[in-house]
Amino acid sequence: MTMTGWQRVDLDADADVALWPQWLPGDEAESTFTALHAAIPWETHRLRLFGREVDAPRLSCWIGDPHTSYVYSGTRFEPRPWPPLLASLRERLQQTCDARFNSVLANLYRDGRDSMGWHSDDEPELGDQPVIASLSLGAERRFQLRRRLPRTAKLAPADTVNLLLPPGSVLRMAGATQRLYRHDLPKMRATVGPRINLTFRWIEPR
Ligand SMILES: O=C(O)CCC(=O)C(=O)O
Ligand SMILES: [Fe+2]
Repeated sequence: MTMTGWQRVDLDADADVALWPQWLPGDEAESTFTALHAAIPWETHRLRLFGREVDAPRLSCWIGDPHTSYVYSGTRFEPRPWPPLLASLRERLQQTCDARFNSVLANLYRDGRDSMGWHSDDEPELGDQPVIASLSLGAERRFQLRRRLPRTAKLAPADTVNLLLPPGSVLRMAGATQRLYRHDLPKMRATVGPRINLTFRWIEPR
């Protein structure tokens, strides 16, 4: 048996979430952060919120193979080409996660005021039971998963799970995770440095 570092996150039976806390050793996580911070052409994406257009509270970049355009918050993003370092991380993550990836959403959270709101990665082009590999670099941030319940239902404290995502960690979400749960990356009041997160995905090519 091959040794792995996966730790299963205790959720509803049909959800499938596992964390590999030190997938990259500390020095490699650091050098990868520095290299990708410089190599990725970071942009401010615009979001549609209650009929208004606002700047997303983070910098982003959609990267992928040709024909992996991605519709997000009413805007279609055409993929940027893979920086070589990111292409080699994709190869390694495909092995680690036993899945194929043709695209990645890169996010840069500049400080604790940057965040990502509650959502599921359930766009139709991701398919029914997507495997998503989320690599974190830079500052450690808190990530939350919460069950999707009907609006009228009351959330119990046990319906929310908090995970700390350290630099070099990989979070793998699969199975019915996106159908059953939402996730977010909340703002932090404490002073916190920049963080890069990379969510590798498979998009059905158009
Ligand atoms: O920054 C994170 O850890 C989460 C990012 C995320 O949920 C996404 O890109 O869809
Ligand atoms: Fe997400």
